[in-house]
Amino acid sequence: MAKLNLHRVTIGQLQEIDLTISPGEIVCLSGPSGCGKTRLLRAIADLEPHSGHVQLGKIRQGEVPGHRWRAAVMLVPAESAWWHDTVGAHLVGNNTSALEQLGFDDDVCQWPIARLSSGEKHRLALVRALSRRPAALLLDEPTANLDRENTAKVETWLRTIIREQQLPTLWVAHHEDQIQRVADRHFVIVDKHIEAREVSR
Ligand SMILES: Nc1ncnc2c1ncn2[C@@H]1O[C@H](COP(=O)(O)OP(=O)(O)OP(=O)(O)O)[C@@H](O)[C@H]1O
Repeated sequence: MAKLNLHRVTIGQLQEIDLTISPGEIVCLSGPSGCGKTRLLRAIADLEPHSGHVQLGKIRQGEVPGHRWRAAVMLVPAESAWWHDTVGAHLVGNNTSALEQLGFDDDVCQWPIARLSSGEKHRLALVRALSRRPAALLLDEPTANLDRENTAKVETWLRTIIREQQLPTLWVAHHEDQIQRVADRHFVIVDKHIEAREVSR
């Protein structure tokens, strides 16, 4: 169980972002299109050059190889990439419960990637990410392509796992109603900075 800590992170138009996310805490981030939400997640995942420090517990980004950092600080991007032929080849361990909770039968593991709808890809990308047992989560609009019923399933499933596994989570979201359902804290990007907003819990 570790905190995710951002200290003076500067990327693109965003300047000196400070933020600490506790184990098991969901921090939602919103702001207008193009304001830099995705780039901030990518900086935290060490996928884009930036200045400032990011730390997970006692480990600083840059002290470990990028692939090890990203295995711990797991980014689930808005558009997922798939490199094996079948769903099952992307998953680690037994995912029966996760698949069931997100509305899939076990036979989804045999499905070819080519048949997946965008909403199925979205949900399965989340299962894949969590199957790798990360220590922190960066979610870029995880329910963007989903209908209301599947959005509710994903929100419930994610919140349970984030609490159980005590994952510090930064969740980019556009919809205020979702933010009020899932966020422990909410920040909006305003100009070059983040500003705290109230949440109902
Ligand atoms: N590698 C890059 N170099 C320079 N500018 C970039 C780079 N990647 C993205 N941008 C620009 O940075 C800005 C922020 O992009 P970003 O994808 O972070 O926006 P966003 O807030 O996630 O938007 P949306 O809500 O539409 O997904 C955009 O104007 C984008 O064109």
